Amino acid sequence: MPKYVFYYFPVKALGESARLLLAYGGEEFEDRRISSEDWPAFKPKTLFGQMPILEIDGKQYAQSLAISRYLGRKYGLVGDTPEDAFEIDQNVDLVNDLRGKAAAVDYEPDEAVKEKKYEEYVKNVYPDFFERLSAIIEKNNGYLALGKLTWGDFVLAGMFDYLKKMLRMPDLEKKYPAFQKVIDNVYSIPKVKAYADAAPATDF
Ligand SMILES: N[C@@H](CCC(=O)N[C@@H](CS)C(=O)NCC(=O)O)C(=O)O
Repeated sequence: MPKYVFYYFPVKALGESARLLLAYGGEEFEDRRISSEDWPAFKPKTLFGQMPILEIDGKQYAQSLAISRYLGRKYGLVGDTPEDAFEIDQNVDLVNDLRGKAAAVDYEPDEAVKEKKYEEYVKNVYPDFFERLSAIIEKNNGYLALGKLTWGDFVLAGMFDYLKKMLRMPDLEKKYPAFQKVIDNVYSIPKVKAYADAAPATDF
C-alpha cells in the first residue's frame, strides 16, 4: 500500500476534490493542512511552489486536476474508453474555465476594476456557464459526465463552496438545482460522508 500525504491550505477550494477522492478510495491518507503562516517556509520545498501536493511514498505530485484525474483512474472513475475519459476531461475543463473566470475577478487587486468586471461577468459570462453545466448535469442524471459517478463529480462538489464564494452567489444550487444533485451524489457515498463529517469546518 503506498503512503499518501496530501498537502493543502486549511480550505476546500482546489484541494477538496482530492481529499474526497482519497476518502472514496478508502485511503489512509495524511491530511496535512498548511497554515498561511507556515506556507512561506514550505513553499520552496514544493514541486511547483504551490499547493495542492499529493506525496506518494515520498515523491511529490502537483496540479489539482492531475491529482484528481490520477485518483479517478486509480479508483475506476474514468469510464471505460478513451472517449469516456475525454468526455469527463472536457466537462471538468468547462467547470475549471468557470473557476478561472471567477478567480480572475475575485483576485483582481484594483477594487474599481474588480467591481466593474464582476458586474459584467454576472450579466454576460456566468449565466452561460450555469446554463451549459446545468444542461450537462441534467442530461447525465445528476452527474457531470457519462450518466454515472466519475472523478469529475468530485471536482465540482469539492470546489463548489469556493466557486460560490468567488461568484458571491451563496444560493447558486437553489437557482440551479442540477448542482445540488452532483453534490448529493458525491456526499451521500458513505466513505465520503464519513470523511466530510469528521473534516475540520472551513468556509470555502
Ligand atoms: N493550477 C494549480 C494552481 C494551484 C494554486 O493556484 N495554488 C494556490 C492555492 S489555491 C497556491 O498554492 N497559492 C500559494 C502561492 O502561490 O504561493 C492547481 O490546480 O493545482
